[in-house]
Amino acid sequence: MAKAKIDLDQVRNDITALDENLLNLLAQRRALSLQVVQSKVETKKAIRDSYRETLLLQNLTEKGKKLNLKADYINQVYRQIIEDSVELQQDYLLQLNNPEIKSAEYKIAYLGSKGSYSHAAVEKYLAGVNGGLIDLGCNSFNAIFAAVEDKKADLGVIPIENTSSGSINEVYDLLQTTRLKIVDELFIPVKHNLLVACETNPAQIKTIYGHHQPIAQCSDFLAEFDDIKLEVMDSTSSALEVVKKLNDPSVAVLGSAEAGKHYNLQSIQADVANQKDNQTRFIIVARESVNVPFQCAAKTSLVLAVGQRPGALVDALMIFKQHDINMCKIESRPIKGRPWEEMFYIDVTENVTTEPMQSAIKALKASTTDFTEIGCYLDRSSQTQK
Ligand SMILES: O=C(O)C(=O)C[C@]1(C(=O)O)C=C[C@@H](O)C=C1
Repeated sequence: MAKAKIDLDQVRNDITALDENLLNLLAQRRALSLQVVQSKVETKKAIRDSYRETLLLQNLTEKGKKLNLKADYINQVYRQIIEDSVELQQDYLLQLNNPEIKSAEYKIAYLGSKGSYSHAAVEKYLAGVNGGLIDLGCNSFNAIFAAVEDKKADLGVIPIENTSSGSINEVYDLLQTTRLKIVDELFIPVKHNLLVACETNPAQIKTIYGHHQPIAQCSDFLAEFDDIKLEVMDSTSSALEVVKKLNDPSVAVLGSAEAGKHYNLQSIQADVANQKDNQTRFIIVARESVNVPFQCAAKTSLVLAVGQRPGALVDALMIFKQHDINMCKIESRPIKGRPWEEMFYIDVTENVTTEPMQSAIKALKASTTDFTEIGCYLDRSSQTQK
């Protein structure tokens, strides 16, 4: 074979060196973001500055074009970099406003164990607060709320809604009666794979294990099997554990590629969820609420009931319109012991401490039969990732 003119090993060494330079530059940019937030503490400026972002992106895409870099590519890369900068600044301010949130060890209650999607959410939360984990894996949502209420855990990490399977009713029902507060939210991209313990192929699979959420999120893929038995487990990690132990070529489990690595399971089919952009929103609950800095984008969650008077719900919702408050989510659930009455869960993109929000809360309390504010926390919806 003729010797290639270009030495591949040499080019790869050059790429490795260049990528390391890029890493150093990214770290330097983060250090500058920390200077920005320190200045914003003094000047009381908002973290997000859309005008500055537009100018930055315009300048970069124009300069990029001259270097033959596609505008789409530059936009995507820099959007990600700016979101990271916003997240870093928000977390800095949140810790400054809430000295009890520190780089400590947290006892965290969550569903399942290592390998579950909830565990991935726990790791993401801890990365933001620079904290360590005292692991309190639970086998039900009820047990997570109880662990935090009974002071066995500092925090609970709970999935609440998913882009394919929708709201998790059980969690909304627990929010109806809890004394806990929502103190944060986070978004986890969920990529389900069909995992197996030994040499096999999809045609041989007769039983698939999984938590009922992944089973719902992969219903289209599962419907393609002619005669399949679905085994519903308490959590993805317990499903993974059983399938590993069975070591049977006719058995598979729905889980992430990372979970597969953790349990030494092989993926025989990747990305099997109905929606390719499958994401789960998690809430973090604690006994005490947090103070969300006014410079950050915030969400407030409310639980209310309006009784059965005609137009009662419309009246309550009009209060948000009158106060120019944006509602980003509404969900209703039956009230236990009050047949045909509904409890409404409402998220608004407003800090609970603002004047319009306080005035709206006063009006809502006067026009509802039940009203609870269940938490004000950083709005992280712009930080969703694919
Ligand atoms: O320049 C600022 O004000 C910043 O906060 C920095 C930065 C960035 O990372 O470039 C981040 C968020 C703002 O929306 C605009 C720009």
